[in-house]
Parts: sequence; structure tokens; C-alpha cells
Amino acid sequence: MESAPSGNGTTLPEKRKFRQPRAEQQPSKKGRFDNKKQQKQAKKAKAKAKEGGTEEVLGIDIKNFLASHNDAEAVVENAELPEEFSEIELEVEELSSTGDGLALHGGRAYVVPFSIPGDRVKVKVIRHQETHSVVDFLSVVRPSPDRDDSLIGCKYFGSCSGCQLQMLSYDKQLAHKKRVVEKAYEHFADLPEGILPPIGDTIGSPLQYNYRTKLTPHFDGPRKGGFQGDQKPEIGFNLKGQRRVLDIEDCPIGVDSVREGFTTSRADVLNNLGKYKRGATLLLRESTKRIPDSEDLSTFTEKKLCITDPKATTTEYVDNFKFDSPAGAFFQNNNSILPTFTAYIRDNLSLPVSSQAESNTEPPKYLVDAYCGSGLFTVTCGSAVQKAIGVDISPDSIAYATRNAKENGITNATFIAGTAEKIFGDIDFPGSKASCIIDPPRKGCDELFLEQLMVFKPKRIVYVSCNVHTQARDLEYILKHETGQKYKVDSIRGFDFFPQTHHVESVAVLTLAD
Ligand SMILES: C[S@@+](CC[C@H](N)C(=O)[O-])C[C@H]1O[C@@H](n2cnc3c(N)ncnc32)[C@H](O)[C@@H]1O
Repeated sequence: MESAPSGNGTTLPEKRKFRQPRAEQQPSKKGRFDNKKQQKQAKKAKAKAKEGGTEEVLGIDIKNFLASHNDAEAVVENAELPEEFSEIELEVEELSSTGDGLALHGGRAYVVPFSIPGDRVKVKVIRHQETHSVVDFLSVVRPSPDRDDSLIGCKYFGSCSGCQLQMLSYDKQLAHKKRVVEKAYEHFADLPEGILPPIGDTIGSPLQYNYRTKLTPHFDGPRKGGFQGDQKPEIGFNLKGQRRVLDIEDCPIGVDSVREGFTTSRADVLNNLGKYKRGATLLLRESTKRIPDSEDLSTFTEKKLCITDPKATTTEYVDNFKFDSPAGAFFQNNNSILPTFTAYIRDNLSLPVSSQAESNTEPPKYLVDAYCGSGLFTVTCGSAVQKAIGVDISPDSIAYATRNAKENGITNATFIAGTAEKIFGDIDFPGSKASCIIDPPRKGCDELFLEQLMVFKPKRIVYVSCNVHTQARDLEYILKHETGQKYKVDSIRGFDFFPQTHHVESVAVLTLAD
């Protein structure tokens, strides 16, 4: 039997047959599951979805997309599934939170990369899964009124897995991300209606290309015994939907220093292939040096370098705050939005003077910086507080947080290395006069931390997250907790740290009622 390439670079029998999706696996017209097996499956899917990863988020969008097409069930019964690797046309109706278009065909959902609602596209069918079908994007047959291909700023857009939204105007990208935040709270936080405020508009990034201060392209190793003869690895990012690397010479969302570093590092790898028995990930991280123009130090010239050693120290400025951190450790990747972002966090850490005068606020007396990294928030928000305390699991980051606080004149801060909940053992001030900033990794907070947070009861919580889905899950936990029920959610809004991609940073602000 002949074989043909699949979407992930392996080979599959060309005429492999797929069974029809079973009708009982689809939600009923009411969007509910009718028997025990369905309920069990739905429960399992929900539990998985709570992890907040790409698969789970897409899965929920697909489920809701199908549920919104009540008539689709009738079609499913008789629909023929298009053969794998056949080419078909699809009408894209929705943009999922993962940045993929969703189309309906024969009662099934098709996930269509690089497409937006209103596009008619030609695609190649790759595989039919239990819940949806996966296709490769081939071309636009009839563009959506929202598509503007003249905006596409990268020749790899349409193949590279890094960006999804380059064909959309920036205003539309921001509006889409607002919807992503709304949907996250609709689907990942099971809360009574009216408990959350309307989601605010997404705050845009001053730079929409040329903004990423860190890139990590990679390459695969040779099959065995090193690269032979003319053999060269592809160096870049993964092809969309595949585990294969797409060879990329430049990434226009990177800052100039990092793009130049990419060119140099690529050449370095290709000129020294004999050194590599395995694949590797390259680190490209910007570091800034300020050189004073005159003796009064008020004006300066900035020199930008690209650091490639993960253990080397990089320097970054946010307004006039200076941050050193290990090049391989976490630091926010879009410097252009950080002055606006940190000012927003600082403003929102302020405490209401009394519940009667909500607009009248004062800085908190105490600040808790949970998941503090190298001290971004303590340094930019800590000058007015009596005491600040930060915690991070990485001892390296804690060492740099201590150094950054000192270098920026913050003398009232201490930092602890350990898991986030450890911080509560070291706090010697009352929650009623404290604001707590929480900025966990994508998986969100551990239950132990949230439980301890509820015992501490900070007057204000500012929860920053690069994964709004786990943030929504954690807010549900807080707001359903016996103590947490006393919190009011003041605001939730996205910040666009990652233009051209589907990612959104979300900030939720909560205040404990008197
Ligand atoms: C999204 S980063 C935020 C860092 C910092 N707030 C900033 O903006 O630069 C998340 C941080 O959480 C830390 N981390 C991960 N798991 C943790 C845990 N269980 N307890 C404490 N810190 C943790 C990581 O080392 C990382 O520095």
C-alpha cells in the first residue's frame, strides 16, 4: 500500500478509513450529555480542560462551537468523512483561543490554522480525531473582510508555529484577545452570574513587531554519529502542527539585537556542525548597557547586546529601574510594554482608604510578591511600602531579586527561595494592610498556596497570569472559598505582551470587603 506524508512528518497508509463519530459522543441539542458514559467522558474532558493547556482550551472551544450548531447533529449521521490528504474547501466561522480558525463540515469541527472568521480556504485533510478534524492550510479562496494580508510581516507566516494573527489589524487582535479573556472566565470559572465585572479592553503593546527580547530557536540532532557530508540541520521553530523544525533565518517579532544574534548563532552552528552529536536550543537574549552622555548622568546612550550563555548576566531597564538577571532565567519578554504594565500594577496595589470612598486610595503598607522572579514588581512598586517580601522557587532568581532591590534603592525588601506557600511562614504583618501580587507560571497556583493566602487575607490581590485559563480556575477557587467569598473582583483585563500570537497576559484585581 502506498503511503503519504502526514501533518506530523510520519507516514500513514493512504487509504486508512476512519469511523464516523458516534452520535452519542456529541452533546445533545441542549449542550448536555444524556447518558452516564457521556457524563463520565464530559467529566474527564472537563478535568483535563482544567489544566489549561492548548489541547484543553481548543477542546472546549470545539465543544462550544459544535453546541452552537444545533442542527449539525442531523448532518453528522449521514456525512461522509473526506479522505485523508484530500483537498477540500471550508468556510471558517470562529477564531479559537489558540488562534486557529474553526469550520463546520458534515457536522464536524475542522481546525484550520492561519485562518479567520469569514475566510473561505482550501485545506488538506490530515486526520480525523474523535472530537474534530485536523487540516493543513493551503490557500485563501475568498478572504474574510477582516483579512489584510498586506499586514503580514514575516515570510514564514503560514508555516511557522510561532505566530497566528499577522493577517489581522492590531485593533482586531486586541479585540480578539479581550474575547479570549471573556471565554476563559465563561468556561474555566464556574461562578454565579454577575460576580465578575465586564472584562476590560486589552492594553496594547507599543511595539507590534521587533518586541521580543528573547528567542530560543532550536535544531534536531543527526540520526546517528554526527552530521555527515553536506547534511545540515533545520534551525528555527516548529512547523505548525508538526514536530519538525522549520528552517528560519530571521524572526521579525524579535528585537534587533536578538535578530542579529540569531544570524550569528545560526552561522556558528552551521560552521561547527562537527561539535554537535545531538540537537540543541539556542538562547538569544537582549542585554542593555546605558552609557551616560555627560557627567550628570541624566542623558545616556543605550547599547544593546545579544547574550547566548544562559549563565551570563543580562541587564534590562524598565523606566529608570535597572534589572539584572541570569540570561537563562525568566524575565518578561516584551520590554516595550513594561513601563505601562508596571504602572498599572502599582496603581492597582493601592488600598481603598475606606469602603465609602472607593476612588480614594493610598499605597499599601506591606507588599507580598509571590512568584517574584528577579524582583520586577517589588522593585517597581515597593518604594512606598514599609515592608515587602518576595518568594520564588528559583534560588538564582532570589539572589538577583535581592541584588536588584538593593541597586534600585529598595531597602525594606526581603526575599525567600522556596515554593510560594513558604512565604506565609515569614510574614509578620497583618493582611488587612497588605497587597499581594501573584504571578505564577502557566499552570497557575498550587492549592496549598491559595489555601494559605485565604488564611492571610490580604486586603488587595493583584493576580497576573500568562495563562488566563488557569487564572480563571484559581479565581473560582478563591471566590468559592469561605474567606474568599468576601473578595470583590474589581477588574479583569488583558495586556498584549505577545502581538501577532494568540497569547495574552491577564491581570485580575480583587479587594477584600471590610
Ligand atoms: C511568570 S514568572 C513571574 C516572575 C516575576 N513576577 C516577573 O514578572 O518577572 C513565574 C515565576 O514563578 C516561579 N515559580 C514557579 N513555580 C513556583 C512555585 N511553586 N513557588 C514559587 N515560585 C515558583 C518561577 O521561577 C518564575 O520566576
